[in-house]
Amino acid sequence: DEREINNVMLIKIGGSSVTVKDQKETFNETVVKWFTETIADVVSPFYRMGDTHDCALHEKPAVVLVHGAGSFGHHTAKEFNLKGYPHDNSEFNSNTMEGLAKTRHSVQKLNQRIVAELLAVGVKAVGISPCFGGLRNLDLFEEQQSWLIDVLRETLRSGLVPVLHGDACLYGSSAAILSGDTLLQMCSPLAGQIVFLTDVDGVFQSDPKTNPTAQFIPNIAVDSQGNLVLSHVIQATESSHSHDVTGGLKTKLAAAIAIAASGRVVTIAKSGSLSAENVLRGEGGEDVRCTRIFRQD
Ligand SMILES: Nc1ncnc2c1ncn2[C@@H]1O[C@H](COP(=O)(O)OP(=O)(O)OP(=O)(O)O)[C@@H](O)[C@H]1O
Ligand SMILES: C=C(C)CCOP(=O)(O)O
Repeated sequence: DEREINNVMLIKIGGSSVTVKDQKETFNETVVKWFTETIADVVSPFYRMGDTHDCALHEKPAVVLVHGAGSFGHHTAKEFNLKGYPHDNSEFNSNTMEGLAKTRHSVQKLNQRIVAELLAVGVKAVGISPCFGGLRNLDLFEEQQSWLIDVLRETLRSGLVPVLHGDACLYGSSAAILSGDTLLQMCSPLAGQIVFLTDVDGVFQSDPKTNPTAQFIPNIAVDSQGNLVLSHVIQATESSHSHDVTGGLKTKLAAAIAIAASGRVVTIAKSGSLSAENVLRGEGGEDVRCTRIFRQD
């Protein structure tokens, strides 16, 4: 296909960054602005309003964006006892689908806002909810991965930036929460570069919020099976945020390692930082503070 898009950067911004996590449905205005302006700066002009060039003429990448839920979604998911995929197929009761509908409504408010801000800075963004927008049921995860990727490819070929989010999904005859981190893993075959933006600099030996002297880990090498090449001691707690139903750094690290094992380099950096801007611009260098997870055969 002559419209094939080759240079794709897949970026997830955490709900801990774009929202105030312990205040229900509260945006972090500063980070939302930083994120959308940075994306406008790094993305290929093919995705900006008014550009008529072919994407292939630009050196800058196409981007696929994913955001977490933060205080939009997790509070409601917890209220209705929806659990994170794939650990637990939540117990079905008469309120489960009400929980799915209300959690979806909450996270879509955040999605709407991020899309609105991207449009305001000239990026042709479209919101896509993964469940029912490619994925039918998490039980069919493997087969449906290619459908979702097809939807994203078609969006990119058309000059549109897809903005997906962690979501409340059907799971068998019940419902579960698909983390944005797991969703990123699902979309990763599309991309050459994968970036997680979160509220800490990267991976530490233990949670830097509870242990301020925790040592930073800039490089994590994995083999093709996803085993760590060096035996780093990493204590990744489930989540430092009490409302989070999908597991904090643990889920993110598992997704990052699985992606790296497939041969792609994954970077974790802090939202709002100069280091994150350099990572998104593809500018490396010694002074960039981030964690890179990569395969070493
Ligand atoms: N070993 C560790 N290294 C770094 N952070 C850790 C570690 N263990 C736990 N954490 C916690 O993980 C958090 C990041 O995970 P979290 O899931 O909250 O972020 P997010 O992906 O940005 O947000 P969301 O899940 O809402 O989308 C950090 O705020 C940090 O407190
Ligand atoms: C709670 C919902 C709707 C999605 C969770 O996604 P995450 O914040 O990336 O873990």
